[in-house]
Amino acid sequence: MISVDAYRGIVTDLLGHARITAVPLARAAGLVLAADLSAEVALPPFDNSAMDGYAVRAADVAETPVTLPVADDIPAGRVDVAPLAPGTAHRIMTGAPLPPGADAVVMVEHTDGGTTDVRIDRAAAVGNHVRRTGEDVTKGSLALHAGTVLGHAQLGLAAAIGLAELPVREPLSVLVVSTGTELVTAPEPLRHGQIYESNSVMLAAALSGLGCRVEVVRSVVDDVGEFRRIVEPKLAGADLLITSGGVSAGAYEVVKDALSTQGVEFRKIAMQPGGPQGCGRWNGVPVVTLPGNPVSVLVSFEAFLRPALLSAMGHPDPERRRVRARLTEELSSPPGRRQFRRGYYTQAEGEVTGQVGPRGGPGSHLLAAFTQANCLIVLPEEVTSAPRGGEVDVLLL
Ligand SMILES: Nc1nc2c(c(=O)[nH]1)N[C@H]1C(S)=C(S)[C@@H](COP(=O)(O)OP(=O)(O)OC[C@H]3O[C@@H](n4cnc5c(N)ncnc54)[C@H](O)[C@@H]3O)O[C@H]1N2
Ligand code: MOO
Repeated sequence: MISVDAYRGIVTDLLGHARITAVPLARAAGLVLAADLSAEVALPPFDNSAMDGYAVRAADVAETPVTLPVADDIPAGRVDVAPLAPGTAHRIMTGAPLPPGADAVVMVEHTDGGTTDVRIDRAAAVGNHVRRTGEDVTKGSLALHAGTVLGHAQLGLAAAIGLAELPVREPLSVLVVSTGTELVTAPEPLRHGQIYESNSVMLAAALSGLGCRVEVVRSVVDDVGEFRRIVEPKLAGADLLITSGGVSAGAYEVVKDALSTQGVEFRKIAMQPGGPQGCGRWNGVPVVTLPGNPVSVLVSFEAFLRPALLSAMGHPDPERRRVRARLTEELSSPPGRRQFRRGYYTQAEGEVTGQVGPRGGPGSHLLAAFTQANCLIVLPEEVTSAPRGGEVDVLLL
């Protein structure tokens, strides 16, 4: 048996780093920037008005009211702005370039709004309603650094500094395959002995949520020839194959039988659920084989797949937030295994340490209980009993 942490390291190394590629801004949301970006233009790129009003010299409006001739009209977008002569005003709109010589803007509400002459009713200090060049970003400075997750604000900034595409870590393409002769998919009717397939649906949703591209094979029967015939041709376009089922100790372990001769190593991890696991390469493509129980799939995803995938796609912090919480009831755990129990965490206002209670028992078939959980309770390898009121680690989902 190897530890969860050691296995997580093995899976992380197996996935390596996703390729770097350039994508248009419209396809970059949620991806991770792969290089530092410096600003080729300053923001704002030129001194401009923050208000609709009049560009003036502050000295000309020190005594009010004062009437000045309106020598020019500057809408936003004008590129041929003439200098402001002393003793005159230019009508100016928000975002329009400040004419050379002007050092302040008086908002239209503080004037009579004239177009040939304007009466200014309030004095304006130097810099009044002026947005200076480079106030937000200076030209040549670092605008976004490598490892930044590209959310809407980051993409907006990239657009504002004139970029059309960005270097990103490519989303991984993952092939998900569920195995088991007992599996059927709706609307097929269930016969006694059959179950509806759910693992591939969960994995596909979880992987899409991380930004992966996903292809799914909903069910492959427990036949090695059939498994190879269906799955092997699909490997070519995949960065990772994830299977579920067929890895434990039974007589019909299709994944283990098909892949243990192909470079995939099967072993037990010191965790519950999710003990039986396999990983390696098949035709050069990374493979992670999960046990079939639905909760084992989800816990495996949290324990090592999610962090490994996020690291591969360049995320700076692939960890779930971990907090301490007081148990609302006693829990037991097998010796020598890290147990992940489904839990519900709450923290009352003003409370330093929150509370957590289990949802469902330890059984890896209890999928409904998972849907009521918002965290995983982590009971370390050396713990066999955690008392009510005792503190435990909790991973917030
Ligand atoms: N003699 C032993 N038996 C088992 C051991 C063991 O160590 N010795 N380990 C147990 C543990 S722990 C687990 S977990 C399972 C893992 O077994 P497999 O990976 O071979 O999974 P299956 O037997 O194919 O399936 C287990 C369970 O999950 C259901 N299943 C499978 N795929 C799906 C799916 N896509 N959607 C919904 N449900 C699925 C399947 O019907 C089984 O009930 O082995 C234990 N046995
Ligand atoms: O490891 Mo199994 O996943 O405990 O049920």
